[in-house]
Amino acid sequence: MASVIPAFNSSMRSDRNTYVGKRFVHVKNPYLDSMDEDILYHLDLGTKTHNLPAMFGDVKFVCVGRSPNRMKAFALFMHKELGLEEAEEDIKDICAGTDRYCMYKTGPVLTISHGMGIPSISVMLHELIKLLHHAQCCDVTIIRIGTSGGIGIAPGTVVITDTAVDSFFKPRFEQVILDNIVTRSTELHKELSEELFNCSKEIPNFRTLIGHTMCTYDFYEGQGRLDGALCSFSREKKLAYLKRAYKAGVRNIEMESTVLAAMCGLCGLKAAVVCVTLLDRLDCDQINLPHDVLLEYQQWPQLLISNFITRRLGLCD
Ligand SMILES: O=P(O)(O)O[C@H]1O[C@H](CO)[C@@H](O)[C@H]1O
Ligand SMILES: O=c1cc[nH]c(=O)[nH]1
Repeated sequence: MASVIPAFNSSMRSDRNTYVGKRFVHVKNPYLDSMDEDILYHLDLGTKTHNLPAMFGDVKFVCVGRSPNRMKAFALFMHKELGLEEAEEDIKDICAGTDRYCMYKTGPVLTISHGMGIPSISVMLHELIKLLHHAQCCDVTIIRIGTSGGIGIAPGTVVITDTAVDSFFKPRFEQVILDNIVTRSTELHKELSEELFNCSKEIPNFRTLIGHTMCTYDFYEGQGRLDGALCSFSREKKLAYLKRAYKAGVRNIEMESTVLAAMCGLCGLKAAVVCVTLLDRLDCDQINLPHDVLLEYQQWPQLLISNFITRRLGLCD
């Protein structure tokens, strides 16, 4: 039977926030140092084939999201907002040699797609964190921009996550390692979420709030939907569950935040999750927004993050 390693032990806690001066991205793997070469297979990069410090050493912001198209659009948008001189056509997918993920770099902003769900984002995060470590990056902020299902809030609202929680509304991510379940904390960076919230106030008509985000392993049964291929619970049970989630502070549901919070917290990256809601799950399960509204909603998190980054870089009035 799998043993459960207790959550939040003191060494874990001290790993998360102690640093003096520059905060380097660190890996927690004693084997890495002894490797002659590290091949970041899913990113099509490596320590022998690429000069990672030269390519990525100046990265300060990493923006991640599910879709390659959305992330390319975001990178081009950032390029414009940062007023970079390089021609748009020269912004190329750094991971073009693999079709797993896409990656663009515009000044100090690295933009990467992560696919859908915990397994997909976690593979990307392992290699991204190693990449930032090999490149000797410091003081890096990572932000996931995405979509979600809201609970008890109007569609189109942007939720800035304070804590990512699992399906039991607990701030934890359970990783199966060998035949153990290792539980990791999923607190996100409080000051960062507040800074993002303050930034949002500068954007006209921006509906936003700070709340817990529930991260599930599935879009249908895992999020209590009645419209999947399988459904073994009643409408009443579904609503009771979502109302309990609301009472526990959950304002939206998506599928990547817990592992992002857990891994980044352990490796010295300040992390945030900013997702727009596409529907209110107390009202419905199907996403029936017209395409143009869907596109408009998806732009809200991007707008907030570009505002945040340009402010941080002192490019705003
Ligand atoms: O819009 P994205 O970023 O993909 O986020 C949400 O949407 C997907 C499900 O449709 C999941 O990846 C979930 O996390
Ligand atoms: O309901 C939703 C909408 C977007 N993404 C999710 O994971 N759930």
